Amino acid sequence: MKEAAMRLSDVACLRGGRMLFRGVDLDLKAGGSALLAGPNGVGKSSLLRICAGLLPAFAGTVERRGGVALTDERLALDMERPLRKALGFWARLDGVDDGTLDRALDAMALLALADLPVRMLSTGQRKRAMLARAIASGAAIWLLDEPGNGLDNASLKLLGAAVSRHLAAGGIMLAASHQPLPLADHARIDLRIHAAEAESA
Ligand SMILES: Nc1ncnc2c1ncn2[C@@H]1O[C@H](COP(=O)(O)OP(=O)(O)OP(=O)(O)O)[C@@H](O)[C@H]1O
Repeated sequence: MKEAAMRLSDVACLRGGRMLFRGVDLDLKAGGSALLAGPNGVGKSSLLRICAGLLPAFAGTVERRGGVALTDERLALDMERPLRKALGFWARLDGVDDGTLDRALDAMALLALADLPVRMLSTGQRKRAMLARAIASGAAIWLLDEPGNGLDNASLKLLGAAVSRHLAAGGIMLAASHQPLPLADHARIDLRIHAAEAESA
């Protein structure tokens, strides 16, 4: 993970025929983190998807070194399976062992819930499950869309601790968040400054 890097140069985003933002630059090296801010619809999720390689940038370049884990509002877990088994599906794809998965569950205080079907988990517990999936993946670049949504104070602290460990290990994190996150020393991008057009609605 020591060589992780992500660099955005002059990135612009066009969605649904509307230019959302342009001129976004960001340079994150191993251990670097940044928060994306801005009002609803400004394009924070879109920028995260561009960073993940799921959406093409209209202009500019995105360079990444290291694997990517993206967490957003999509749970992408089998609702009928017990949590550990549902996460195990992704763990096998990511080539990580059971011990790594259990450490990720523990980091999000989910071990006691590991045998419950995913559908029985609360909103905050599901959010913690998504974060556990990112932790277990071993990906160097974490892209977190509203990672604090639905989390109580204790869970927010777990999130902060997990991100700190990830950065200390040479990872990178970019998060979109409406709420302050318990993270130190991060860069901040306010997408309003880069907004290309006023919202028509
Ligand atoms: N698949 C799509 N096709 C066309 N337009 C889209 C698509 N997905 C999102 N948009 C539009 O792109 C704009 C930015 O959406 P995005 O989800 O990136 O904003 P956001 O800043 O993350 O908002 P929020 O704070 O509400 O999560 C919105 O106007 C939205 O309607």
